[in-house]
Amino acid sequence: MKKFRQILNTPFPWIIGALLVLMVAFPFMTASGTQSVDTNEGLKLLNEHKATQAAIVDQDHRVDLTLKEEYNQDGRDKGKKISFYYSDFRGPDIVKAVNNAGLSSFTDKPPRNSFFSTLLGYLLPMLLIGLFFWFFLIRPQRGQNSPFSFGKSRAKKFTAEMPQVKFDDVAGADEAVEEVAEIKDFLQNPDRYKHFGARIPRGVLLYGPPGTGKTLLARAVAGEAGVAFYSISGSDFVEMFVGVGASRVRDLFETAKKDPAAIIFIDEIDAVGRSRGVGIGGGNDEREQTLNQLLVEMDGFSGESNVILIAATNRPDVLDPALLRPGRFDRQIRVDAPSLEGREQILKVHAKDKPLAKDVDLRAVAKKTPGFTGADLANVLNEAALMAAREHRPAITDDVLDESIDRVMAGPQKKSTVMRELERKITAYHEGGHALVAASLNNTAPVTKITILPRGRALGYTMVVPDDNKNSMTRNELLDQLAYAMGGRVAEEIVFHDPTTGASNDIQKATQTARSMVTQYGMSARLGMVQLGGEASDPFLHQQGGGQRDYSDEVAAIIDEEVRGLIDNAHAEAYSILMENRDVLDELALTLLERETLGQKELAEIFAKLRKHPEREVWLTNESRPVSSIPPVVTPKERAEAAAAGEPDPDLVAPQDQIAQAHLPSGFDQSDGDLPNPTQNPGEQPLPGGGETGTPYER
Ligand SMILES: Nc1ncnc2c1ncn2[C@@H]1O[C@H](COP(=O)(O)OP(=O)(O)OP(=O)(O)O)[C@@H](O)[C@H]1O
Ligand SMILES: [Zn+2]
Repeated sequence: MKKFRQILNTPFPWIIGALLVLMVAFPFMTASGTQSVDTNEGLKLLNEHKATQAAIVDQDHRVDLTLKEEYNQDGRDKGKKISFYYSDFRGPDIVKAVNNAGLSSFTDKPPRNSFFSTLLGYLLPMLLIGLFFWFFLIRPQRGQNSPFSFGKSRAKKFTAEMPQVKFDDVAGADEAVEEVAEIKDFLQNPDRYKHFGARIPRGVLLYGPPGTGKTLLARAVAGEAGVAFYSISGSDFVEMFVGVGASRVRDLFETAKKDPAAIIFIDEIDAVGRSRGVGIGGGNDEREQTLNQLLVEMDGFSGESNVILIAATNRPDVLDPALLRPGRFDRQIRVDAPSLEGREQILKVHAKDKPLAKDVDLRAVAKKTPGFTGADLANVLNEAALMAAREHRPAITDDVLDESIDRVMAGPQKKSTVMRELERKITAYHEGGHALVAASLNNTAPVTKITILPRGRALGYTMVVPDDNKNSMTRNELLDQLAYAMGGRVAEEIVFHDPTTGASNDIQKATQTARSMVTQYGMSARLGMVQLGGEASDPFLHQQGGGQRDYSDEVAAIIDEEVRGLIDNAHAEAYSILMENRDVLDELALTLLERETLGQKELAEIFAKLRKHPEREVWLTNESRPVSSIPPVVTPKERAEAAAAGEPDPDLVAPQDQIAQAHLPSGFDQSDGDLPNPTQNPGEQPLPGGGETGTPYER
């Protein structure tokens, strides 16, 4: 069967071509070798008895004549066989003329080739249409390679690469490296694993945010193991024509299996691996077929082939469960944005061949870049190298690095944007408002940087860098975030009495945070600990608050009210902080206008006079249930730390007596109560909002 296909494969385009030529030429070939003349001319020849034979081809309305002599018309020799056509109404005339000619042989039967040519005339177009469908739709669907190479066109790209990347090149992802190191081992020593009867994993799924080095990791496995590396993106499989993706999958695996050992890397596997039967408009046949083919190939890995599939995605949640079953992508490795340590190591890797000034401290750079991925950090160093080269500096210095961090974060500086003095002033107050509110609140990391230099789309920004090892957030921290998001706009209102459009980004982030608090984190007393709106499974359906709506109109109205309530309270908090600290705000704005960028140290000086905002009231999901008044246990580590700091033993400190008040009505603007709140662990979900994740509140 396979041979047969292969034979069919190559000559088919030629056959189609030949058939096409035939069809075009067909009308001219019907009476082969005959020349046609005018009807009147033909009748004249008949009447003058110049023909020896005549045949009426009735269905073609044609008369074929054989003449006694060569027929010469206008000096052009037309030969002995000629034909002429007649229109319907002249039919009787023609029959009469032929009869009267008294010819030796007279026939009104179709000539010899007529049956054949008629058949051809009807069949040819149908045949062509049939072939067309076969080639474009049916054949690829059955998974063969189309002669037009739709399935194969990228096959040329399936060339193995032998990456030179090593595990050392992947920094700050030690856990992930450890896990993939195992794969390298059984690619190199498959026999040892087979000896123990171990089932070698077929697929490894790397998941995590973009730019965290998933591709790099996969290449490093191939590089370390010294095996062939095939790389393709999931979106390459999804094509217009149904079945092309599936055939491409088959091709890829066939190619890879020819190697003694190979790694197939599929980036963005979610493009094909999305759950079947979901998505807009039901399903997507092409994608599902591709996915099915992928599953078939994975199941079909024989014990002999040493092909391992590594796939990467940012959205493991949308993958079809069938992909994650044992024997398929049963290894799942998380590749996260790097920690402080990790960032330092990544910076070191990328600084290796770049001349750094002696006083550059990469750890300090790592501290300034929370939330940056490996790709961002590589970019920072590259920008710095470009800038140093452009400015003919001997080495990359700290200020160059600072500039390139800002550049990667918010885009290049816009030296050309000339701001009017009033606009600069408004920006200074706006950013000052953010920073001041953040500094006055109790659950927010210190403001590390504030600038009014326009950059990218932002006119300025305020940077709050959180503690690095922070994986969850408390309600109070989220409320702080909301309040200082409002700080910019509130400052504009208080000082200029006329707000600008500059707060749109703040409003967007704050609304998202507030909505998540209400619908995802169970932080609304009215709605309780209920997830509303589910998690989005399809980015196209993903509007604010997540996927499909699974609640009533009444609940929707309450959500809106609660979100609005949170924002209004945040606005009120920012308002009272700024009104109370107007003198500090003015000083901050003035300094900012003068120096344009302020760091943590300069800010601390200005904020020395700041009046802190009181702590918020204790809040509980259900106020009728009083909390326990017993504080959490003191850990040995805490005890040791207290002792080292010369503080009294934590156990001896009187338990907070505010606990008894914990079930008082909630409210944000009331003070008192410094209890740690019952922390809702937002779990795996990415935390919303800007400041705390390192993205600046910009104007
Ligand atoms: N852990 C790391 N160590 C060193 N360099 C890194 C690291 N992570 C990322 N990089 C740098 O970032 C570049 C891009 O990373 P890579 O393409 O591997 O990310 P990715 O996670 O596959 O992203 P995507 O999900 O967008 O495909 C790498 O080529 C490398 O220069
Ligand atoms: Zn702002």
